[in-house]
Amino acid sequence: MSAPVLVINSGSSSLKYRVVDAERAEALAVGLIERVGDPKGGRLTHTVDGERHARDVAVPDHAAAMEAMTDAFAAYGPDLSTLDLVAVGHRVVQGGARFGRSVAIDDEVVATIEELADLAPLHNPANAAGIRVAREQLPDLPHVAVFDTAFHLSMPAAAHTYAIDRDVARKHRIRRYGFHGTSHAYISREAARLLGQEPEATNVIVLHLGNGASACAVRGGESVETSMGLTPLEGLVMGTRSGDIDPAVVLHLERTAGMDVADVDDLLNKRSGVLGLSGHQDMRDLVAAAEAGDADAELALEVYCHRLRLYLGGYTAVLGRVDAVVFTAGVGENSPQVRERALADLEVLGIELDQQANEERSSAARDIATPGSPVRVLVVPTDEELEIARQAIAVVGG
Ligand SMILES: Nc1ncnc2c1ncn2[C@@H]1O[C@H](COP(=O)(O)OP(=O)(O)O)[C@@H](O)[C@H]1O
Ligand SMILES: CC(=O)OP(=O)(O)O
Ligand SMILES: [Mg+2]
Repeated sequence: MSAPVLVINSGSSSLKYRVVDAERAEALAVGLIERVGDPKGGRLTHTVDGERHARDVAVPDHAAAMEAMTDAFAAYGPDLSTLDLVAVGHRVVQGGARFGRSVAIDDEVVATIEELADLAPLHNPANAAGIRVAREQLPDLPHVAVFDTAFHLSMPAAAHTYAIDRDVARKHRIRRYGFHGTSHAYISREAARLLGQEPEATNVIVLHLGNGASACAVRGGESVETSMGLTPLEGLVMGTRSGDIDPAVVLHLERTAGMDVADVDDLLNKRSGVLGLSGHQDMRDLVAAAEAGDADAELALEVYCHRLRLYLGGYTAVLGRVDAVVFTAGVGENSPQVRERALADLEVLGIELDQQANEERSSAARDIATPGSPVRVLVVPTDEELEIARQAIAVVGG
């Protein structure tokens, strides 16, 4: 049986889309529209049947981007009208404490997603805009919202509570929400499968290392701790985001450096992380520069991996028993150098990396620990779109 779902990930400056056959775990078409909102115009790429089509497109807003997507399907296929789509699945980054699971979208859900925008100003407005336009353009299909935050609502209060005045926190809904939950949920299940264990009996630490990066401690299939917080800025060092810093840095910059809120926001979200430290955002460039002797790149890589080790130690303490450390997303899946530096000399935690297995290039899910390592080390490719498609089907009862 085939059950195609159109999956939409509407970001602040991009629209990613994919038609996924959830039954066959297969992508029928993959598209990306970049530079949405740029007056100079954007760029569309659309891949179908192994062939990649690219063209410049005028995309002043998300409505135009959705139209460009519809045009691309008409021009390059597959024909959406003959696909018998069963649903449209939308990635929504911030679901707050309200959405603990994926939901069918109605006007009230859209309004709530918009209300939550102050808790994810970089993400939710774009997610909501994408949903509004998609519902107008595809009114006959059920639309489903799949939230990055939902998987983490299982975190105990000790993990999701910040130690600030409780009334202020309550009034302003300040707590750890956590993100990348779709990936952490999918990966922790896949990891259990690879280990030959039931998810309910499996404890893993998932390291989702993409451009945005987060760690998650999963006990028996539930998130019990994660590194992103109120927003996707906290935690690990990322491509352009600082991750953890002393919150007083913000006050210091505003008091003494003449920076206002927008300046600090821009600094910490867009000009920090490995980019801010070295000038390189992409891990491939950073590793190449470090290996060529660039001292700034070397330090950036060390800071990045040091932070990973801190989280591995902390999450081992949280979980007590760890069955596996799982690397995923662009960096986690593809960078043996990061995996090696992050796991060096961690025998004390029961983690022993097999150097040769670590260096082998493969796109398959695999175990790269030594045969005797008490904690397994896994590399598992993430597939947020497939998981969104599955969730959408579960919600519409397909
Ligand atoms: N072969 C590779 N080696 C090292 N890093 C890689 C490789 N391929 C991709 N990456 C890293 O993965 C990152 C993107 O990861 P991805 O999961 O696609 O991120 P996002 O979804 O957040 O945009 C890139 O910034 C790049 O640093
Ligand atoms: C929530 C988040 O950080 O998402 P991304 O990794 O797609 O930037
Ligand atoms: Mg991502």
